[in-house]
This record gives sequence, C-alpha cells and structure tokens, in this order.
Amino acid sequence: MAEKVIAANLPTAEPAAFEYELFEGDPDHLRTVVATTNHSTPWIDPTTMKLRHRIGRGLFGDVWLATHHQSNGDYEEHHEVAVKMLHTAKEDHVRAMLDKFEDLFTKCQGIEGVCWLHGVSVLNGKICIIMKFYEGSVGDKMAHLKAGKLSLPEVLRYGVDLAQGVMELHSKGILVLNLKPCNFLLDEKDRAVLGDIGIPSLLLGIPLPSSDLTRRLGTPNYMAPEQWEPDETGPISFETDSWGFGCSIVEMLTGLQPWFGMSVDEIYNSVVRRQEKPTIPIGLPPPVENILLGCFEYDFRSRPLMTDILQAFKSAQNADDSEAGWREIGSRVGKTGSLGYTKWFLSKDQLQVGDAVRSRKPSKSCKLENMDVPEGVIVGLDTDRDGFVLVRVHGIHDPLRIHVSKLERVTHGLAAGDWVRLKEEDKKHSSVGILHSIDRDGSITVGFIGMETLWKGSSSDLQMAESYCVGQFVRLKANVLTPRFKWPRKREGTWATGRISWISPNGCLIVKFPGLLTFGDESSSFMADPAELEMVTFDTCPGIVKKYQHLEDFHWSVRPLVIAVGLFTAMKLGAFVGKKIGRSTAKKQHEKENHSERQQQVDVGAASNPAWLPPPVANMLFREGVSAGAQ
Ligand SMILES: Nc1ncnc2c1ncn2[C@@H]1O[C@H](COP(=O)(O)OP(=O)(O)OP(=O)(O)O)[C@@H](O)[C@H]1O
Repeated sequence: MAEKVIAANLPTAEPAAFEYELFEGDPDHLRTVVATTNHSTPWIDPTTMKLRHRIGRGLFGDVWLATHHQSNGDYEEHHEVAVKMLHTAKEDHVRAMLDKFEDLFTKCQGIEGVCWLHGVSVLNGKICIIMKFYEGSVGDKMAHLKAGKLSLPEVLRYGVDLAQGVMELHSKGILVLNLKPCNFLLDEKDRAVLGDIGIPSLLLGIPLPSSDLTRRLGTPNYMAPEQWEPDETGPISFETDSWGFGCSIVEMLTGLQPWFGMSVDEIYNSVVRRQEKPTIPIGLPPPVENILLGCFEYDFRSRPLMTDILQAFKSAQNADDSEAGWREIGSRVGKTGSLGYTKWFLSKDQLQVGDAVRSRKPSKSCKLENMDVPEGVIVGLDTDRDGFVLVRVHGIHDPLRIHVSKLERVTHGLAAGDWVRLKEEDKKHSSVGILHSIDRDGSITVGFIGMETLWKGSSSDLQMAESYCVGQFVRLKANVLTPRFKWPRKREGTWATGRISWISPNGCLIVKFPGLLTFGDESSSFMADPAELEMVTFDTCPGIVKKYQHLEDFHWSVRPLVIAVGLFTAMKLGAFVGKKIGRSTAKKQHEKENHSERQQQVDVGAASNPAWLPPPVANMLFREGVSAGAQ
C-alpha cells in the first residue's frame, strides 16, 4: 500500500538521483556541522539513511521516501521513513536551523495529532527532517474523489483532529504557518495529523536562497495578510494559523483551492493590498460559518484562536442536522460588536473580580473622552444577566452594571491596544509599537516594526506613547534624515504630509498622500514607522501660511482650486476696479469738462480781477461766477 501511495505522489521522481544526493556530500563538511552542533537527541547519522524515491517537491524542499538503518550489534532494523530535504543553506544558517529544530523536536515529543518526528540529519549540506512515513494526505484523498471535495462530517472530523494538533503546538509556542490539505497526513486509523510542522518557523529570520522566496513564509494560497512581510506589517501570531486553517477547511468543503489559478503577486495584491477574503460556502452549520468568517478577519487580533475553532467544530459535529443546511457557495460579511470589535477579539481577555477597568474606546478611534468608566474596579459579576459585571466607579455610590464588551482591563496603567514606547531603544526594531496583551503579573507582548513575532517583556520596560488612528495627518519629524520606509517629498523638496489609512498590528502606519497627485503605477500608499512621525493638525500649524499649507494636504486639487479661485477673484476684482477706474475717469473727465466750463465762466467773471488774487478771493469770485453762471 505504501508503495502505491508513493507512486501516486511521484510528480517528478528521479529514481537514480538519490544515491548521488546521499553520497556526493563532503563527509568532512558534514562532520564539521555535526561536531559543532548540539545534537543530543534528534541527530541521525546520515550514513544510516538511504533515500529511495522522491515523493514530492515543495516550496521549502523535497520529500523523499527513505530507509533508516539501525543496528547495535544485537539487532538490525530498517524503517521506512519520509525525509523532508530542505534547500541548501549557508553553513552558519544550517547550524542555527539545527538548533531551532532541536527545540522543536523536544517540544513535539508526545504530542498527538502531529507527524511523528524521528530526528534530523544533514545530507549534502541540506537539512533533512526525518519523519514517520504516512500512507497519504487529505490532499491526496481529495484528489482521488470525483468531486474533489470531502463531505461535511468528514471535514468536521478531520477539522477536530487538526485543531487539536495545532492547539497543542500553540501551547508550546510553535506556529505551524503552512496549514494546507497536502500537509494533513492520514494515519492508519484515518485520523488527520499535521505534517511539515514548523518548517516556516525554522526559516524565520534566516535569509532564503532565492529572492523569489524571500517574502514567502508559507504557501501563498493559504497565507494570512501579516505572513507576507511579518517584520513590516506583521507580526505573525497564533491567529496566523487560524487563517491557514480556514483556507484549508474551505478547500476541503468545496474542492477549490483559495485563489486558485492566481499568480503569487496576484494573491499578494488580493490578500494584502485589497484585503480580500476567500469565499466561504453558505449554509454551513452556524458555528462553522461564524468561525470561518472570523478566520478571515484582516487584523489577526480579531480572529478566533485554535481553541475557539476546536469548540465550534465539536459543537457542529454534535449537532444532528450538520449537513442538512449546506447548499451553495456565496460570500458573507463578518459580524462585529457595536464598538467594532469581533467576539473573538473580546474573548481573548476574560475579566475577573478585582480587575481595574476603563471604558473601551471604539476600535477605530483615538478618543478617550466621554467615557462612562474612566477608571473603575470590577466588584462582582451580574449573575442575572450573562456578560454583565458590576463596576465600582469613584464618586458614584452604587456599582454600575456594564457589559464586558464595553470594558477593557487596565494593568499597571496599560491596556491591550495601547501605543507604547520602549524605555530602552533596540536598533533592530522600532521603539514604538502596539501592546497586544498584558497579564495580571505585568508580562506583556508587543508588536513592533522590525520583529516577525511578538516582542515579550515586562510592563516596566514600557511607557505610554502617543496614539495614532486612521484619518490623522502625519509627517516625518524634522530630525529624521533617512526614514525606515520611503517617504514622499513635496515639489519644494520638503517631506510631504500624509493621512493614515490603516494601522497594522505592529503599529506600522499605512499612509496615503491625498495632497500629492500620483500618475499611473506610482503608489499612493507608503508605510511609516510611528517612532519617526509627528502629528499635523490645524492647531499645531503655526501661522496662516502653515495652516493653508496643511489645507493643501487634504487633496491635491486644493492648490489648483485656490489658484483658480484666486485668478477668478483677481479677474473679477480687476474688472471691478477697471470699471471703477473707468467710471471715475469718465467722472473726472466730466468734472474736468465742467470745471473748464466753470473756469471759463470764472475767467470771464475774473477777467477784471488780477491773477495774483489769493485763492480764497478767487474762490469767492469762482463761487460768485458759478452762481452767476447758474442763474
Ligand atoms: N511524513 C510524510 N509521509 C508521507 N508523505 C508525506 C510526508 N510528509 C510529506 N508528505 C507528502 O509529500 C508531498 C510533498 O510534501 P511537501 O510538504 O514537500 O510539499 P508541499 O506541502 O507542497 O510543500 P511545502 O510544505 O514545502 O510548502 C506531499 O504530497 C505530502 O503529502
């Protein structure tokens, strides 16, 4: 049977190549790696391995069927094993990966629901992960079915197996990052186990050989938005696996791989830039449908954890009519609470009596004002109404009855979601980030630009930082000469001011520049490090000129519009002034004519008067003349 599956899995088998692969390597090189690596338990002597057939070729390397030969004088055994041979890496990277593998190996011991790991070896400078050989995968099973998809009860059963396996790995701090039906292996009892565990995690932080692979830490069709550039718009976290899990379930239910037929760049544009989600079949049991909707939340903090997924699948499995309602394919919109948080987001922190709390601000707002509870303490749980707690607020006699979704826990002055700054800067990453969690003992996790995973530390390492939200205007601080990310300049050469359009969970700001006119492919969105920015508001702009310049940041058309209005006004004014001048010239002309007429009359009247007569006298004469003329 094993041979049958192997044959079916042989897309590009190279039967003769393995001997070459195994023995061509420089034994001294191997000995160096072996000798300098701490390989107490997982290390397998490469000379005991014999590669037989290549089963498949994946993004991270090839999988081979091999024989592992073991003997200790008394006995001699040959085991059929699967060998994942990773791509060639530099010697110091090999060492780093072997150390990481050892940690993974130790943590995986005794975990059910994940592929059995025998150990690790190095052949030809390539790391080989040696695992139990399984008869096939969920992907293989689907490929052999006529419709290419599984029944709902089967999906739920495998889903429960897998969620349990992933949950166990998560409990040991291991991220899978490559969940997909081909990596769900099937054991003798038709239970799904996770294959290929943790390989992207082994590669985290290690430069990949091909530039094409550098931004991929998984299989593109199953990758979560934050997985593409985890140090820039990440970090990756446990909920990153929830996205991959959701993609796999959708594929198992429909037989269609998410983003099928699209190139890597097209998938990147759909998932990361346009924030699109895989299509979810409609008519699924409500717990499964809700969980899938949650799995495809763009911000991973809003997604369910594996324990939520397991619970949902179990409850759908127990429901009698699980398959009755599943009909056709369509898309749905996720449900969020009144403040814009999903129930998965809110369920990550369970409030307890004695917790200090404050009102939760709406998810897309910076404003803390008008809070019902600026500061309070939970003094009891309302047993009559589910989800309500009693909060004692300073200055109010009776405790307030408030729903937990409207409150957030404050520990050592910090609450999840706060903007924080590291007291001691670390050059490797930004000093400003977003707090993801704070335990009651003060241990924290923070998302920082420059880190692929969450930073762990203590609340005493942090201080509050200025918070940013979508819609605010920002520009680079004057002392920033070389920003972390590219930042556009105005025509005059000064840094442009932009508007925040999105905030990644690590605090990376996606900034648009409505004040700059862009052409063709020119991108209008830029990433920015909050540590390098300052806010721009009308109040902070000194003087009328700066205020007007800020007005220009709102839209590129403000300047031409102002120029047009200016020109129009100038023309109108010109015309008006022209008319006025014309009128006054005509008037003056008229007056001049009148005057010369009068003058003539005066001259006539004054003809007998000498020219040296003083003006009052002359005027008197003039008046007399006018009156004489008028008479
Ligand atoms: N332990 C194993 N036993 C039997 N078959 C395995 C085992 N591990 C992997 N396979 C099979 O080998 C084939 C190739 O696996 P591989 O994981 O290399 O491919 P991939 O999942 O497409 O790529 P990658 O994981 O590198 O992104 C798959 O069909 C997989 O089911």
